[in-house]
Amino acid sequence: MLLRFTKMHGLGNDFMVVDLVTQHCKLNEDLIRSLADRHRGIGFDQLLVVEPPSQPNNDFKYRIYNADGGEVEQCGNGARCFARFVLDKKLTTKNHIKVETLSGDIELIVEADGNITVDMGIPKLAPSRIPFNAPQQQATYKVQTVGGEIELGAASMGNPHAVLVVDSINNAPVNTLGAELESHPDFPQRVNVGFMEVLSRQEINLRVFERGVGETQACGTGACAAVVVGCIQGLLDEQVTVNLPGGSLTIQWQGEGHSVKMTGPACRVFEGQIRL
Ligand SMILES: N[C@H](CCC[C@H](N)C(=O)O)C(=O)O
Repeated sequence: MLLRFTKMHGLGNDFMVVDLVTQHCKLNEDLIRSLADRHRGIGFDQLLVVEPPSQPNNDFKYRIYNADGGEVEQCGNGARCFARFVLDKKLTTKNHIKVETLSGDIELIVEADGNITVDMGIPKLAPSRIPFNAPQQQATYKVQTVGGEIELGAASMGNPHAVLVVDSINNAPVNTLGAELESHPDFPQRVNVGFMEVLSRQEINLRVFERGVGETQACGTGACAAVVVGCIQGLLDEQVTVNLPGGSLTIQWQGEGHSVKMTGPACRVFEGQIRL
C-alpha cells in the first residue's frame, strides 16, 4: 500500500505525520523504527498519527511514537504540528481543536499570527504519577549515578521528565548523564532528561535528552517540565521564555493545580508517500 505523510517540525524536533482518518495502515514497532531511520528510512524524532476521536466531544485522537518505536503519552512540539496538519489537510476548519492522547485530552489553539498555543494540562508532581521512585514529593531529589550523587527535579506532563539545573548548557553532560538517567532504575518507565540554565526569572536555556530518541533540537513537554520544576524551586516566574537549540517557546504556569500553556511555531517541510 502507499502511505501518504507530511514531514514537519517544531523548532527542529521533527516528525512524520500520518492521517489515519482517510487512510488505513497497521503500524508496529519494527516498521516505525525502520521509518525513523535517518539513513535508510524517512527519518524523524517522532511519528504522529491522526485518528478519529473515541469520545464524541473531541475532534481527533493524537498518537505519538518515538523513533525507537515505543508509543508515548504526550509530545508538545508534535501537538502544534498536529494542529497545523489537520487544518492544512482540511480535516477540520476549527482553530480550537480538542484531541485525545494517551495521557488525557489537550486543547490546541491556532493563533492569528500562525503560532499555536497548547493547553498541556496540569503537571503531575507526585512521584507515583511521574513515575519516579521516591517516598514523597520534593522540589529536588537526590539520585545516585555512576559519577556520584546528583540533584534533580521531576514532573510529568503526561510523559516523565527529570530536570537538572546547570551553570551552562554548553558544557552540560547531555549525552552522557542524559543517557544514563534516561534508563535509570529510579524511573520505571524511563525518562526525558532536561538540562536547564537559568538566565533570569523569565528566561532559561534548555537542552533535552529525550526518552527513546536522544538529544533533540527542541522538546515541548521538556520545556513545560523545566518551567514547572524551576517554579517549584523558586527560580522562575509565571511566564518564561525557553531557549532550546532549535528556537524558543513561551511557557506559562500559574502554579500547582493549573494547566501549563505552551506557545510556539509549527512548520511543514514536505509531502511524501511511501510504499509499505
Ligand atoms: N520523547 C518523549 C516524547 C516526545 C516529546 C517531545 N518531542 C515534545 O515535544 O514534547 C517521551 O518519550 O516522553
